[in-house]
Amino acid sequence: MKYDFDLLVIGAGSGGVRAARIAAGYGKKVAICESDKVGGTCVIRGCVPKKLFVYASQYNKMFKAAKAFGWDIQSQFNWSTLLNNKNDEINRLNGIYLKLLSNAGVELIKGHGSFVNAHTVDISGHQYTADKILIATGGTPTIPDIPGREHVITSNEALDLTELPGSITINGGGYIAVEFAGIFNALGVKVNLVYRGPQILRGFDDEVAQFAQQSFIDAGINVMTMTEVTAVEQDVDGYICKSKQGDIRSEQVFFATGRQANTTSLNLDQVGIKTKPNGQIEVNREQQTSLAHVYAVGDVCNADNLTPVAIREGHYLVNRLFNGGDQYPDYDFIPTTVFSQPEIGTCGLTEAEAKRQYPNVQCSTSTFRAMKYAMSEVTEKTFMKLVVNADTDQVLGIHVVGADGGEMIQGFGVALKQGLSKTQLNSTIGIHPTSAEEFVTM
Ligand SMILES: Cc1cc2nc3c(=O)[nH]c(=O)nc-3n(C[C@H](O)[C@H](O)[C@H](O)COP(=O)(O)OP(=O)(O)OC[C@H]3O[C@@H](n4cnc5c(N)ncnc54)[C@H](O)[C@@H]3O)c2cc1C
Ligand SMILES: NC(=O)c1ccc[n+]([C@@H]2O[C@H](COP(=O)([O-])OP(=O)(O)OC[C@H]3O[C@@H](n4cnc5c(N)ncnc54)[C@H](O)[C@@H]3O)[C@@H](O)[C@H]2O)c1
Repeated sequence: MKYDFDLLVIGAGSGGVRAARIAAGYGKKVAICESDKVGGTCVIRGCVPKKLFVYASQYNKMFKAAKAFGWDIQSQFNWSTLLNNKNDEINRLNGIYLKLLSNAGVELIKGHGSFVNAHTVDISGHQYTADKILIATGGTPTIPDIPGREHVITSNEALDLTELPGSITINGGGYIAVEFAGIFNALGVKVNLVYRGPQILRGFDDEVAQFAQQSFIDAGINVMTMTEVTAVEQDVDGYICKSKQGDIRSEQVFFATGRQANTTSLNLDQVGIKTKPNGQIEVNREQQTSLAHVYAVGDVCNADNLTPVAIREGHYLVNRLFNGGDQYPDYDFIPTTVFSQPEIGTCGLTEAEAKRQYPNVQCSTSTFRAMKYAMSEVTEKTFMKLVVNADTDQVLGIHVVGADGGEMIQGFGVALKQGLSKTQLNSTIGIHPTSAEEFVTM
């Protein structure tokens, strides 16, 4: 049977774009469909604009620290300037993505894709057939079904607010909640960070989460744990989040309560593609769905909703399909950074996870004030933690909360992945004066 394409990719985000252009590079006839801007969550409404906002907001602390170094800076922040420059940068990156696709010979079909039958996808009223189909449709923010949910913004809107609010209530305690709490707080917005459990950053090392939470409080964020928002009401000058603990008033309400896979409008039932109870697509090690010639990569199917993971899955998949590749993504020791303020870099096991898996676990910690801030009015501290298997000497986990923690953890991640031992770590000569050198002397 002759199909229109060898590979049709649905969704031009991190995973989809990488898979499409690499497959086209192998001489395959490839199309990609996208209902929004090419680039996906990461480039258009995720990692990139978020990190630009993080950079923007960090200047506040740098200006404070600068005084001790002899600088007298009169600073004024302009939200519109940031927003316009951010949009220009996103448009520039969108242009690069478009060029990457066209240079590789990938046909971009604009529109929303959904299955008609096993080999046919409808894209905005036109039908296209393909030998193999890759679903890379990512995810969307979810808002709990509570009264007043229509008043709530998510990360999508938070990146495009026309005005910086005077106050904001952020509901959630994961990556997005703490990253945006840090951004708004540092930009002078009064931030309530509301979390339903006892401790934000669930799933992170307990000491790391506690240290980070205290650092956020010290930085001025009003962290409210054990607080569940049950409704949101409009008020004269903003909104009221209702909770058993009382009313929380602010000009904006932002929910960062998780994301769900974009699978509902793909017509998957029609073709018999199985999804998990959370809506994600079930895939095997080959990234194959329950239909053998249909594959899925990225947030739509995986547990590690990170850009480099989506890219790796897409790249290795097409290598295996079209270029005789035999590599599979390895999900152990994925380093990750939460771009909160201070930021959290982490790789490997938490102390609790390690203790569940190994009988003898030894942890070392260190808390100090980074030299960068030592002379200044910035009181932020750095916390570092090593989790070691005491029987084998293997470093199982490495965690940092503090300035430049995210940059630090990438290199240590490489070492952990190679089975780094505590002895090897300590035999390495530190780089002085840095914060990172603490890891080789702990
Ligand atoms: C605010 C925020 C900050 C983040 N920060 C980071 C970070 O710092 N570091 C990090 O590693 N990860 C970060 N992430 C996660 C990262 O963005 C995702 O893991 C990554 O984008 C997943 O890539 P993907 O290819 O699976 O999907 P996506 O990038 O989401 O791409 C899916 C694409 O498919 C399109 N689409 C969906 N349905 C259809 C359809 N039916 N037809 C046509 N097109 C469709 C969508 O419009 C989208 O463009 C962040 C996420 C958010 C929300
Ligand atoms: N720096 C990064 O690498 C980065 C940044 C942002 C997002 N991401 C990725 O995107 C994913 C999604 O981020 P996220 O912050 O939306 O999700 P998350 O899963 O990290 O956090 C969701 C938070 O919402 C809370 N929550 C869930 N349902 C709730 C409800 N009904 N009421 C109140 N609270 C509720 C959870 O307890 C949790 O604290 C992350 O898991 C991560 O993989 C990565």
